[in-house]
Amino acid sequence: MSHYAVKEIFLTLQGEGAQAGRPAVFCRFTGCNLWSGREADRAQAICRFCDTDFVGMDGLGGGRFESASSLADAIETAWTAGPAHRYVVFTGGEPLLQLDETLIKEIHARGFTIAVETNGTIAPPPGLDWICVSPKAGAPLKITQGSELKLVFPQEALDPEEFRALSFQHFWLQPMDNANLARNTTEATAYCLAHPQWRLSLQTHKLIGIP
Ligand SMILES: C[S@@+](CC[C@H](N)C(=O)[O-])C[C@H]1O[C@@H](n2cnc3c(N)ncnc32)[C@H](O)[C@@H]1O
Ligand SMILES: Nc1nc2[nH]cc(C(=O)O)c2c(=O)[nH]1
Ligand code: SF4
Ligand SMILES: [Mg+2]
Repeated sequence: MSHYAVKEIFLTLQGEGAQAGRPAVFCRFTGCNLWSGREADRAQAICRFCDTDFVGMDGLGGGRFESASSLADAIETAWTAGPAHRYVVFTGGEPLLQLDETLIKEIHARGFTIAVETNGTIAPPPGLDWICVSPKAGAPLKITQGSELKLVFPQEALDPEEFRALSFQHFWLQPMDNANLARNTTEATAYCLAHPQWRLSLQTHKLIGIP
């Protein structure tokens, strides 16, 4: 990349999936290939339920980074503890629009384990340590193996059984956070009980009020 456009960089606990509770620096890139991020476009977007503001570079620690080493330095600075257990989660927006092997090497050189949250429509660069794929109805899935598959549930016209034979270590249903969150949680719970390959992923950071 000639540069990286970052919405925000912050230290928190991973809230979702198999790494929930783990301290992590989150690096949120701007931009997504499934929605412009503008509310006026949401109803026509491929992905319509997004809970995230990924437009612009105006968030905490955000900005335009002119090199992989400068972005890696900012991520290292956000990690306030020592050299052990360093963990970064690249998200967005869609991080695989920007995350490349040069940046991965710079981050590894600083002792981080690297995770990514992706919609699975773009092939990943080599070197990632943890890949969480969250498929979206109507978006062709390119990544069919990885660490965890985390399906936001329910999605109209998307049956979890479509994904059950893919090569992931963990299969999660994450209740869609919208006006129907309580009902979506009840439905996801019932689905897991009837199809025990699937486990329930709650957005625990929202439950405890951290970013
Ligand atoms: C904001 S997305 C960014 C990463 C990537 N674009 C993706 O979709 O995986 C981060 C995670 O939040 C999930 N997510 C987004 N909106 C949600 C919602 N309304 N309720 C529950 N999970 C949501 C996504 O499916 C994804 O697993
Ligand atoms: N705490 C926390 N955990 C998360 N896991 C995935 C997130 C995301 O937006 O990608 C997220 C997030 O925004 N905050
Ligand atoms: S693919 Fe991810 S970032 Fe893009 S709109 Fe959907 S949930 Fe949001
Ligand atoms: Mg989030």
